[in-house]
Formats: sequence, C-alpha cells, structure tokens
Amino acid sequence: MAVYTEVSDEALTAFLTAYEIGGLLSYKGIAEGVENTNFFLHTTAGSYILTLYEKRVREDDLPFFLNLMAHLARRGLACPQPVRNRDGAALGRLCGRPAVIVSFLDGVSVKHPGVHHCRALGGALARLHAAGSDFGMVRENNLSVGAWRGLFAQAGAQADSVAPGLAERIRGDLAVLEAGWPRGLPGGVIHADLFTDNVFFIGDDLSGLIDFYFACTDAFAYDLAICLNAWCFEADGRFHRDMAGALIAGYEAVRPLAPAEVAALPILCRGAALRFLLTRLVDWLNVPPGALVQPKDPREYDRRLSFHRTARDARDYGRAG
Ligand SMILES: Nc1ncnc2c1ncn2[C@@H]1O[C@H](COP(=O)(O)OP(=O)(O)OP(=O)(O)O)[C@@H](O)[C@H]1O
Ligand SMILES: N[C@@H](CCO)C(=O)O
Repeated sequence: MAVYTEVSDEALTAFLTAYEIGGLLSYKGIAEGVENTNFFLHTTAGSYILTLYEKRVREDDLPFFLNLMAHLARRGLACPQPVRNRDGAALGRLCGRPAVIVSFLDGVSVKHPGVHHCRALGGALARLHAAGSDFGMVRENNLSVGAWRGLFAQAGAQADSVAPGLAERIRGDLAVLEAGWPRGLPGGVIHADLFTDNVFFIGDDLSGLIDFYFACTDAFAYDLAICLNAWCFEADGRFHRDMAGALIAGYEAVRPLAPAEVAALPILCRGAALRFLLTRLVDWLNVPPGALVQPKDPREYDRRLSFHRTARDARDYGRAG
C-alpha cells in the first residue's frame, strides 16, 4: 500500500472545510501505487481521491499536471478532474505535503491485458497526444536519457546484489542509449507512465486514464515505447508480439507514425525499459522506514532489456510492414 503520510480524521475533516464536497463519511488508504499517498474519500456529495504528493513530484510541477488534467477533460478525454476549494485553488496542503482532491473515475484496471485491451490502449494514447496538442504549458522530461546516469550513480554500487552482472549490463545500455538517443521526433504532451494500473476499463471498453504525475513534453513514440514495455511483456520477460502489434495498430489507426518514429522504436523501447529499471532499482534499495509500500521489481525490466538489445526494427515489435 502506498501510504507514506498518515492523515488523521481530525486533520482531514479540517482540510475538507475549505471544499464544497460535503461532509466526510469515510476514507481509506489505497492499496495500489508506489509514488504518492492516495486515499479514497467518501463524502455526502460523492466519491473522490485525495492525493498527497511525495518524493518524485516537485511542487513547482503541480500546476502543469493539474491544468493538463483539466485541459484533457475539456478535450473529451476521460481523466480525473481536480476539485477546486472555495478560494478557487486546486492545490492545498495537508500534513505538511501538497495535496489535491480529484474526481473518482469508474472502472477497473486489468492485471493481465489481452490483444483487445492493447488495441484500445493504443487508440486512447493517440487521442491523448492529439488532445494535448493545444495545451499551453511545457514540462521537460526529467526522467529521460539525461537523468539515467544520475539514477545509476544512486544505485549502481548495489545493483549486482539485485541481479548478478546487472551493473555491467546497465553500463552497456547507458553507453548505447546516450550515443544514439533520437532527437527531433514529433512530440508534445505525453503521459509517460501509462501502465496497466493507470488505465481503467468497464467491461471491454476503455473508460479512462489516471495518474498524470509523470506527464511531460517529449516524443510521442517514447510514450508508445513505455506502453509496449508495460503491457506486452510477462514478468518473466516473455514478449507478446500479437499484443504489441495491436497496440501499435490501435495507435496508428488514430495517428500514423512518421518513418523516423518507426525507425526509432527499438531504441525508444530499450530506453523506456532502462528508465523503469533504474527508478525501480533506486526505490528497491531505498524503501523509506515505516512506509506502507510494495516496491516494484527492477528485475522485470532487466529481462525486457534482453529482448530490446536484440530487436532490429519495428517489425520485431509486431508492426506490420
Ligand atoms: N481518480 C481516480 N479514480 C479512481 N481510482 C483512482 C483514481 N486515482 C487513483 N485511483 C486509485 O488509486 C491507485 C493509485 O493511484 P495512482 O496510480 O495515481 O498512484 P501512484 O502512487 O502515483 O501510482 P503509480 O505507482 O502508478 O505511479 C490507482 O491504481 C487506483 O486504484
Ligand atoms: N509505473 C512505474 C511506477 C510508478 O512510476 C513502475 O511500474 O515502475
């Protein structure tokens, strides 16, 4: 459970007096997620999510995330809406942390996605990219290639205690990725963390996207590469080419990839895998004392990297043609 900050009912009740969302009926810590502290709130006016922002989220970036969610919703994308308090502010402070209440989104995430889910995800990702095209704010991706060596420096010395030979493999990937990272690809607002737990379905239909707290301005195809990693591999490293093909086809049915994006897909997938390997490695080795959190296994991304190192082109990811 990701609850880094405990919130007493007195503190929460006092916090809620600034909002017009009725009286508190119940609240509880949410058993998923690793980044922020989340509570489910049930009030006399309805259901909400309360998030207290932790470690990786910089307070300065919150206006970008909150304005983005509002913008995407205006463009018709189903995503949580920040709730404003009586003074018109979405951002508050609770138990010493920046805190926001957002609307509750119906739906459930799928643990074991299939081809159908991947095709729907591809379409939603492309629509998200289109909906963000007239969003006026910019946020650099502070977890892209320029940050990976710094993350490795935080964890590299203990990497081999997690998997034998891991430090050497990461060094090799870093050298290749830093030398060949593609620049100038079509880009704009990307989600940058669209894992299965951040995509909701009702029945077979994709019902919405959550967790925009890594959203940033970067290459669209990098977002697709993150999804290919997150949705199309088993934990043991087995790759589902049919699911990857469906994800790409679902994306291209809305926004066809440019030739440079197709060519860059293998290196973008390799980079996306290294990004999550490194953040997971740092988190795995540094669980804050007392935090209720289950860190995610970095070795899953070590296994995906074995695939990406041998991939030659987009056809290896199931793209037709
Ligand atoms: N607006 C929402 N509507 C419904 N449920 C939500 C909403 N926001 C969050 N949740 C629930 O809370 C869980 C954790 O939220 P979230 O993914 O934002 O946390 P996180 O710590 O940032 O996680 P991650 O590890 O994915 O970065 C979600 O998996 C979902 O079950
Ligand atoms: N989605 C990330 C955690 C949140 O950033 C992971 O699975 O490593």
